[in-house]
Amino acid sequence: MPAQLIDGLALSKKLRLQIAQQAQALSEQGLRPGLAVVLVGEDPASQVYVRNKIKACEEAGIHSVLQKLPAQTSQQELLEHIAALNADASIHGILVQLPLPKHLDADAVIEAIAPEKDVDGFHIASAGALMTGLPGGFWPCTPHGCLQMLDAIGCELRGKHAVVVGRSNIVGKPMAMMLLARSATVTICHSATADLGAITRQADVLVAAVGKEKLITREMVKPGAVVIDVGMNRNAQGKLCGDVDFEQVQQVASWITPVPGGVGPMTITMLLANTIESAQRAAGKK
Ligand SMILES: NC(=O)C1=CN([C@@H]2O[C@H](COP(=O)(O)OP(=O)(O)OC[C@H]3O[C@@H](n4cnc5c(N)ncnc54)[C@H](OP(=O)(O)O)[C@@H]3O)[C@@H](O)[C@H]2O)C=CC1
Ligand SMILES: Nc1nc(=O)c2c([nH]1)NC[C@@H]1CN(c3ccc(C(=O)N[C@@H](CCC(=O)O)C(=O)O)cc3)C=[N+]21
Ligand SMILES: [Mg+2]
Repeated sequence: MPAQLIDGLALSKKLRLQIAQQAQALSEQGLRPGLAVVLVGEDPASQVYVRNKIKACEEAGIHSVLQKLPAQTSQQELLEHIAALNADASIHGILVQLPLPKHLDADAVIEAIAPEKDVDGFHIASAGALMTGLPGGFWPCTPHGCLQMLDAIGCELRGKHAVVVGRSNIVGKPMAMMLLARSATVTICHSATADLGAITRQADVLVAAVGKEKLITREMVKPGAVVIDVGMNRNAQGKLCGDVDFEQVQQVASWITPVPGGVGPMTITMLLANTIESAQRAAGKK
């Protein structure tokens, strides 16, 4: 029996309706939630992603501001823009689209964002809150979206073996922390992992967040596993595809996310949710 699809578009649609209601309730109190998206340079993929984020805000009734800065923007100029957004009471979330041009220090830019507006969840204050389980901060949108999908299918995580392939600060590492917080037994794999397949084959829940087309093949997946594909790659035909060989792996998995239509839309949904959360905190509601 082929795997069932975890439909990130359908789940997003449902969640964004709730988010739109929360945005409206806040707006009626004169506290319209606001997101600022900062895009430096002309990277075509980034332009598409940013446009999708702005469109999602509009549809949810969230105020959005797009700041497009030239590729030659200096570190200091960018930091000045961040400082202005930090001080702007109409803005509850600040997202600096990554990657930044090479001459800019992305880590320093992220740390310059006011932690209470860090709706991407990339600031060390957010990372620390996630790691300790202490309140405050925001959970990074991509792994949080993955967790929401696992919850939506009723996947019990306690005592299960979850394997995360990839250890970036924005996806793999926070994903592992979220699964650990749910009492899964977590293994993190990366480029130096010896015999990746031997480890992924033990996974009840497998999350692939690498950026390599068809890295995860059928032999690497335990029959009945739940497979979450975070990868966003362009194949030789220019088609969007994940890290999982979907055609093969859907024959052994119990559940699988498609690309497109899986983790991507959920990432944007969690960005909207974090922006609402930030506005609610600012309103002193929480
Ligand atoms: N759907 C969405 O919303 C999003 C999708 N993405 C996509 O997810 C993927 C991962 O993104 P991101 O975390 O930023 O990527 P990074 O490039 O920052 O991290 C990739 C990770 O994969 C590991 N890796 C590389 N090669 C292998 C290998 N052969 N076997 C095992 N591990 C390997 C790296 O290991 P090491 O640390 O040792 O180098 C690294 O930890 C990309 O395709 C990206 O486009 C990202 C963000 C959001
Ligand atoms: N500060 C910052 N925050 C991010 O969250 C961030 C970032 N920088 N840089 C780039 C990555 C990537 N990312 C995606 C979000 C949604 C889709 C998405 O909606 N994908 C659609 C398809 C889109 C298409 O067709 O191209 C889907 O999977 O169905 C993809 C990728 C967020 N990122
Ligand atoms: Mg990266």
